[in-house]
Amino acid sequence: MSRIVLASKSPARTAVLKAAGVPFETAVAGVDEAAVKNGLLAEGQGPRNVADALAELKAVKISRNRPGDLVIGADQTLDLDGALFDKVETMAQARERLQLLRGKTHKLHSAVVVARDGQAIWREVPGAKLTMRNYSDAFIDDYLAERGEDILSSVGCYQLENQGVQLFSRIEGDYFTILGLPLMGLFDFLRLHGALKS
Ligand SMILES: Nc1nc2c(ncn2[C@H]2C[C@H](O)[C@@H](COP(=O)(O)OP(=O)(O)OP(=O)(O)O)O2)c(=O)[nH]1
Repeated sequence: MSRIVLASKSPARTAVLKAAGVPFETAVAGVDEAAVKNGLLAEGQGPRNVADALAELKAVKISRNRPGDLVIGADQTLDLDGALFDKVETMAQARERLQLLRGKTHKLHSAVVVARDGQAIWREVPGAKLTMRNYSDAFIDDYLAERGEDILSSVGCYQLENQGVQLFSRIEGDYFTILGLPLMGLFDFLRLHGALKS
């Protein structure tokens, strides 16, 4: 059975794959994502294609050193009216991000790519549309105080799997797409290649 490698430092992706009972190892690709992202944006690429390219980059890079293994790379971009928003670095910025997204609909593009021996052999880039309530500043402050710095690991400064779900008035899309690792198509592919039991 081919070995599965997750090319990610994301706590959410690791947790999702582990909870799904998938046997895997993790490896961090150490790609300069900011440089690649800025280059792609300068070429006029949109948030979806940026996520796709970064996911492939991470998967292909790790796969070169893991002969025969199926390496999963993933990347998620937040798209508000076509503009790409990156993760924030401070809690103050997280507060501003949640204020910016308030009352609006944004998209998450979650790319997942599988590579083997330096080649991308499968990919999927599903999206999700998330509409946020007109929640109060007090709600934001309570949520951020409750979640702490963990929230900075999420591109939208929210975590759907906890009280973050209270931020939304409507969610269109797959739960795992929102968490950053779409599973259904990925698992079909892994089963096809004998890496998961059928
Ligand atoms: N726990 C949680 N995390 C979320 C949620 N929505 C998005 N995320 C996380 C998943 C990813 O870790 C992060 C998206 O950022 P990236 O795609 O750049 O991944 P990241 O840099 O974290 O890790 P990687 O590039 O895979 O090494 O946002 C959510 O609802 N809950």
